[in-house]
Amino acid sequence: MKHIIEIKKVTKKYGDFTAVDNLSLKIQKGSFFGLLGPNGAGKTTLIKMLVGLLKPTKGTILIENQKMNRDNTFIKSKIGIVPQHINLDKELSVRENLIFSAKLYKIKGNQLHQKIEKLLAFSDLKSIENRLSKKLSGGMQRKLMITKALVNDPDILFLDEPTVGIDVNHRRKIWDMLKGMKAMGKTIILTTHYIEEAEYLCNQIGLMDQGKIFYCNTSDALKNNLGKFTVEYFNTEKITEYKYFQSIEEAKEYAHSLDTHYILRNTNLEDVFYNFTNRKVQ
Ligand SMILES: Nc1ncnc2c1ncn2[C@@H]1O[C@H](COP(=O)(O)OP(=O)(O)OP(=O)(O)O)[C@@H](O)[C@H]1O
Repeated sequence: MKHIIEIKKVTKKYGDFTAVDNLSLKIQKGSFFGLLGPNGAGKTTLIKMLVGLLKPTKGTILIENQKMNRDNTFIKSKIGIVPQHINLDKELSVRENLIFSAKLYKIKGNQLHQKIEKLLAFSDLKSIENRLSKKLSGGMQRKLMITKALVNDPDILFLDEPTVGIDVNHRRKIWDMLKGMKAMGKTIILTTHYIEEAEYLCNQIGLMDQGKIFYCNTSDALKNNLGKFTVEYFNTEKITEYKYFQSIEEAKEYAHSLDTHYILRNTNLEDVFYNFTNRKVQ
């Protein structure tokens, strides 16, 4: 199967407001797909429809060639979800949270024991397995949420801003976990506001605004499309201007023509995002 997810002309309305607008997208098996967009772009709404928590107003979502809907327990058994908000049972320990989730998938006996040990080792949570989850740091809680989403050994993992508010050390540990999952052949769909997170992890990036995905490509292709080189300078109105160029020669020529201080550098994904969100979307 080439495409593990197919979104076909999906619209979601809240009353008269269109949060996701006739959106079509195909995601290949084994991809690490990053969904980027400003606040209110429709990312969470899209993820909620993909995992069957919200019903599209129009259109179809196929996961592993089956139509996704709230009652499709077969597909639900194939996916893992890490929501934006903490979904741990605060009064249970790390181990108990995992056991509770595994039991929901009817994993029992020796299989349950082996599964929990494997997950605790993978996520490096073994040393704190008996700590109540309410006593974990924010970073540890996020790690436990990701681990919890893996109890059913899902083919696809959906993560909605998994590292929000997490310090650099914990964020990098979470990135390692996610890279480990990608290496196992899992398909991962992630929303984030951290551009460097998407750049570091994702092999496909979708830029979303006003309920539509306007660009979808690799990070390199998106940067090349804008222009590989950026000249950044402070204009006479004291506003930073960014100009993008395909060749270093063009960029140098432009920079040398300026009578102000400038920086000439490689274009990064943040430039792509900034340019995307600051232009007027038609
Ligand atoms: N239950 C709801 N009822 C009405 N409007 C909603 C509802 N949920 C979301 N919206 C609106 O739909 C739009 C898209 O919201 P959504 O949460 O999907 O965006 P987002 O891209 O995930 O934003 P953020 O980056 O801030 O999390 C927003 O304008 C939001 O206010």
